[in-house]
Amino acid sequence: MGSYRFIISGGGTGGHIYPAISIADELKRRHPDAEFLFVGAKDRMEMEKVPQAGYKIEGLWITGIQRKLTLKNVLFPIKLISSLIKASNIVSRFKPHAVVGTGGFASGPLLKAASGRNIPCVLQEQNSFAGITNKLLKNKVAKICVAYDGMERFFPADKIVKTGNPVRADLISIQENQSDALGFFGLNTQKKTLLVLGGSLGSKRINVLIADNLEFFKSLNLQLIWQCGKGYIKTYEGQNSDSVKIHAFLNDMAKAYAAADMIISRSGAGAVSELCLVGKPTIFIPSPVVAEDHQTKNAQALVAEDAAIMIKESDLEEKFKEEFLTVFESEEKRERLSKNIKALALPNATKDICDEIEKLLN
Ligand SMILES: CC(=O)N[C@H]1[C@@H](OP(=O)(O)OP(=O)(O)OC[C@H]2O[C@@H](n3ccc(=O)[nH]c3=O)[C@H](O)[C@@H]2O)O[C@H](CO)[C@@H](O)[C@@H]1O
Repeated sequence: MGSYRFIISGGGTGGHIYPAISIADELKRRHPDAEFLFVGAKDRMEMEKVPQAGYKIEGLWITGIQRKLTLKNVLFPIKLISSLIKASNIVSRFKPHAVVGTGGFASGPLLKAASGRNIPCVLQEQNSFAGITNKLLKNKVAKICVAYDGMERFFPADKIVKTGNPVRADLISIQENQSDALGFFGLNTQKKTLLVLGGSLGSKRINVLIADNLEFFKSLNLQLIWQCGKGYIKTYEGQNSDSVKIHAFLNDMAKAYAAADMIISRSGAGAVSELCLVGKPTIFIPSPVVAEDHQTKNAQALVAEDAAIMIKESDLEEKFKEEFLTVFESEEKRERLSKNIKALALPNATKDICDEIEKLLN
């Protein structure tokens, strides 16, 4: 049999990119001769992260539509037409056997072009609230792999398969030991370590919270790995010290998770899926500005199982220290949270998604 060709399209934020890379890695493991092409949006994170993972990527000139009348909006129809033409050329040239869309604007034109040529397409929706691009594509694709129950609200029921979200292979069973990981970050192996994650782009509010509480953490003899986001590194890099390690972006998440004793994180779908596998005591601070408040729903699903703590941004001022201490000071609580969050992990997601893709090849 000749080798397969796959196009994987998605991006904008890490939340759409990493699932795409995990799926490609598993397809490659199954079909070592297969060819892969990624299609993302020009100027977005995928243009850097996908080549780092060893795959080719082409960028479309596309952005989302804004609610206000802005220059970006005036350009939107032009960008859309240009992207549709480029997507169509890419599909004609590469002739994929199957196409996978993981959400984000670039996957819109690409999957539209592919489905128009009767190439089988699969969508992967990470969140409990479907993204706009995936909703627009729902009738054009063969299968939609989801991570939450109740997705019939958005998609045709007969196309839905509940698989969970892909997690990169090195995060499914982390091999790193804690002392080595602490050494990697230049931290003290005798101290407890707090890992702070602001989501792939970083979080302004979490950064302010951490900066305001550096003395508090110091008083607890805690050291920090603090991922602040590319846009915030200039503001915070001056705070780097022996016990506070600030990073714009963590390229080696396995080491970061291995180093941590406790974690504070946004509750993007990818972060949540990974943290279930990691199984450490976690405090979620959901972003309140995402569609339908879906990060709060992602976190609530875990809180309901006594598997994590959630503090809303609006409560941080009043409750942060107290809530933090209830976890930090109780070994029994930390153990319970770890055990319960681990029980929610779906480690076979990537395999199950690839099984669905393979069914369409035959
Ligand atoms: C602000 C925003 O729109 N957030 C959305 C975005 O989140 P965001 O892009 O933050 O994505 P997720 O939380 O889903 O995943 C983040 C991914 O980036 C990785 N990572 C993160 C930080 C770092 O330093 N290094 C690193 O590798 C994580 O390991 C994870 O794989 O997509 C998610 C999935 O559609 C949504 O649920 C979020 O609401």
